[in-house]
Amino acid sequence: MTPAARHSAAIEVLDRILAGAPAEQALTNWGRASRFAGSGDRNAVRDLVYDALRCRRSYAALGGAESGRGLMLGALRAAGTDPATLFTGEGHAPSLVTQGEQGRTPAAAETLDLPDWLLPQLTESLGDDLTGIAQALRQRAPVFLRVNLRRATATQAIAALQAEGITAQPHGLADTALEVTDGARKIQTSQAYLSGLVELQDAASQAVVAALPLRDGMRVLDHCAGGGGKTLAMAARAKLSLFAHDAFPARMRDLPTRASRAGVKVALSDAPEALAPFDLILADAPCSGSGSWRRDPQGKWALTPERLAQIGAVQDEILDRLAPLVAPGGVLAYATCSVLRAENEDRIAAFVNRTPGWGVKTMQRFTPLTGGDGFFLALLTQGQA
Ligand SMILES: C[S@@+](CC[C@H](N)C(=O)[O-])C[C@H]1O[C@@H](n2cnc3c(N)ncnc32)[C@H](O)[C@@H]1O
Repeated sequence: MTPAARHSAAIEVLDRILAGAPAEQALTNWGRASRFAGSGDRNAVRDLVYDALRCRRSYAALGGAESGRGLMLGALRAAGTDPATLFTGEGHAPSLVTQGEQGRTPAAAETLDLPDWLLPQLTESLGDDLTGIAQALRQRAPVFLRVNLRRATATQAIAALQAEGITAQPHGLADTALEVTDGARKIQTSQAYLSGLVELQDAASQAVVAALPLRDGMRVLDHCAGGGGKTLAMAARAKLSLFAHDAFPARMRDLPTRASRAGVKVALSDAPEALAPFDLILADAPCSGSGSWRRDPQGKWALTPERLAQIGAVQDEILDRLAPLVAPGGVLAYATCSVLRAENEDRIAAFVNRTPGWGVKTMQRFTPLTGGDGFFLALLTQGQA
């Protein structure tokens, strides 16, 4: 496909997304209907689509419309490329740019590419870092790997990856974190990945797990395990009796396979109450995902005040359910990949206020300014208040 034809394809996919389709589904459907597109074309269309979703407001202003075509025009103008070079109307290229598509310079608030309603909350949560974090959320996320310390050291993993044409270097957020600087698309077919030497995992996610007080012999529950990214990271750091739960168990479908690839044991549980008490419970709670909107830019535009309030209520319920399951002297670790106080410090303050005997041991924030996604971690214990 020519660059112009790739832009036509991105316009088609973006129009479906703007009409309500999930981004991944729209891309998959386009791929199925476009057998002529090779893997390079698919990757290029995906990048165009995700870049446009991250910068939807500013590109819509620059492109003159919040449509697939407007976003692609805006993307080209933002990159300093005259759209007329690709919008030629020839072959599979988009049709010629019209007078009504000249666009305008985005207003200051639009250049942040955040929803207006959320700006006061984000300003309150992030202070002077707001602009830097907003700009980071407009960029593609770096690709990070976690070295499985059970299988290799960071140096060994870097050498194994290099032998397969993947260049990676240590990242300061965690002792297990590698940032991939070249060959990222080869990771999932590499032997290093398939043999469990490395896993794909954001660096701040790894830092969250590194901050948990895990010791050999502990009985540990990962209560919101999802695909099990943090479950496996915990298993690699200590010899644990490890249990994984999720309100939507289908999300843990791949966890047994991933665990066996990593050489660790995890028991899936429908009813964690029956297995209590635990020395440590991790609640990597459902959240707005505001710290990882560069990976899921659709989430940035889908969030509403009502949805944020509902998420807060679920976060409260999870903390209340888990506190009685922690053994005396144990730790309840609450994490989100959000940068909003409403999902982090405010939830913890409310929990401590309504739950006698519980207090905060530590609270930590990670923002995209240190390279990884935005994360929050609070370690809660009894007898700290
Ligand atoms: C942030 S994701 C977890 C990501 C995962 N820990 C990882 O590192 O890959 C939150 C998870 O919480 C689950 N969840 C939502 N509501 C829940 C609830 N009330 N109790 C337990 N899990 C819940 C979701 O299904 C989702 O998989």
